[in-house]
Amino acid sequence: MSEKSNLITSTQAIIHEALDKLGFDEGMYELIKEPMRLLTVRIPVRMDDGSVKVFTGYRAQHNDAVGPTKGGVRFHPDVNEEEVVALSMWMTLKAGIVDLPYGGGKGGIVCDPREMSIEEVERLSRGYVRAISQIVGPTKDIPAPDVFTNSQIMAWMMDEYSMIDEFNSPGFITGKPLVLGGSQGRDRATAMGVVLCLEQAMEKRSMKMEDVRIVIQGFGNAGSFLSKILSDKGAKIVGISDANGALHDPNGLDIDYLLDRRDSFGMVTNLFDDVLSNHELFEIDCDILIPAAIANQITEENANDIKADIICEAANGPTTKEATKILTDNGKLIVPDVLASAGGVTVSYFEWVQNNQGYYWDEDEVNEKLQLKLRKAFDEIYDLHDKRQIDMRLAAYIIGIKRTAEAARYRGWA
Ligand SMILES: NC(=O)C1=CN([C@@H]2O[C@H](COP(=O)(O)OP(=O)(O)OC[C@H]3O[C@@H](n4cnc5c(N)ncnc54)[C@H](O)[C@@H]3O)[C@@H](O)[C@H]2O)C=CC1
Ligand SMILES: O=C(O)CCC(=O)C(=O)O
Repeated sequence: MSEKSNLITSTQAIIHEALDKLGFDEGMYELIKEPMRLLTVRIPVRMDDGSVKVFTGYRAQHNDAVGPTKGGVRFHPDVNEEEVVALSMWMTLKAGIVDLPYGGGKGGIVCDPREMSIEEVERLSRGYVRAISQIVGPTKDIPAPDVFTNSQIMAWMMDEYSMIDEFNSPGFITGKPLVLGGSQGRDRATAMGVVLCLEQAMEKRSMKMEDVRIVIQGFGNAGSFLSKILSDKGAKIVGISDANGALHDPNGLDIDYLLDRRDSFGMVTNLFDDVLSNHELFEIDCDILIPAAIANQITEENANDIKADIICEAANGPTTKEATKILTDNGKLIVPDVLASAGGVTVSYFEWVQNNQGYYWDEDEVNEKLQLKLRKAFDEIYDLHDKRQIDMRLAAYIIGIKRTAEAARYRGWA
């Protein structure tokens, strides 16, 4: 079995267990174990040198029993069908956990935008929207940013969809620039959600922000805002990384200095000589570890090397099922991805609501609503984990899948 398809089988196993504990039968599992719709597209793009390159893209719609599907679009060389499918399932769980009227969706294109010009990325973004336009839309499936996509790409995609739809459709996509109907606070929402969950987890472990040493993998949207917010709150960020490698300073890194120098792909380590590997990053002595990059980073090979007491997952799928067991057995508190990283989709939902009503909120209102949702979700999941003596991930899956299963049962689908 490949490492990638492992993402699906592990997710299915936990969903199965969660449905079982909720009292649903095999028929419900049969319905939920795979996406209801999966589209593969081939996107021809005219490159700057005049040649045409054909890119492969995907859009998976896991389940729309509760409402339209929702989830980001990833531009990365490692994108593949299995990963997009797993990511769409996790989006269903996130929406259930923070109580949003959505099912899960996710998309991706196999490409490396770091090696493309801005014009090529724009043509690719527009081509992707044309290719998936029949199955997406403000009441069907609403995309958003993810790895190596940003508000500019959302703007091009919104513009392309609006041309196809023949009217301005801000509610087609979220994570847009503010002038095009983006929401205040969406840029930092994923990081804010992680911080809200982390603060609650730290309370459970009697930790204080000014005493903790934190390691963060990834210095992109999630990782950079996280480093800034947490260092401003008094934590010492002793390690960060990007796709090239990692930086370590036991006395705390100068986050403002690094933020000034990072590029739009979250790369900064290439400016330094003394660089560790991403593997070594996980061995750094610290109190809190925040994976905020890609999947399958904490495995049975390195789980025992982790010193941190709390692992708060900003990335999607950073820890394998086997590693979750090792960490839990070692007494670590894992705040699972489907909870910790749900701040982004929560503010995306707020953006969509604002687009639908044509009335916009200030940042305090957005943050207040985000805080209410995340704090409630953390408490519910932690209490279930505590009461039933199950790990935090299973507790999160039980709460996350319940809504979709109930909606599917009412609809008579299972
Ligand atoms: N942007 C969002 O709103 C949300 C993002 N997430 C998740 O957070 C994680 C990070 O996403 P973003 O910060 O948005 O992406 P980004 O593209 O802004 O940053 C990605 C970071 O990961 C690093 N990276 C890329 N490939 C890597 C590799 N092979 N090894 C180590 N580092 C690598 C990049 O250098 C960069 O620092 C992803 O797992 C994403 O799915 C989750 C919820 C919402
Ligand atoms: O903002 C959104 O709608 C989706 C964010 C996303 O893709 C994720 O949470 O993984």
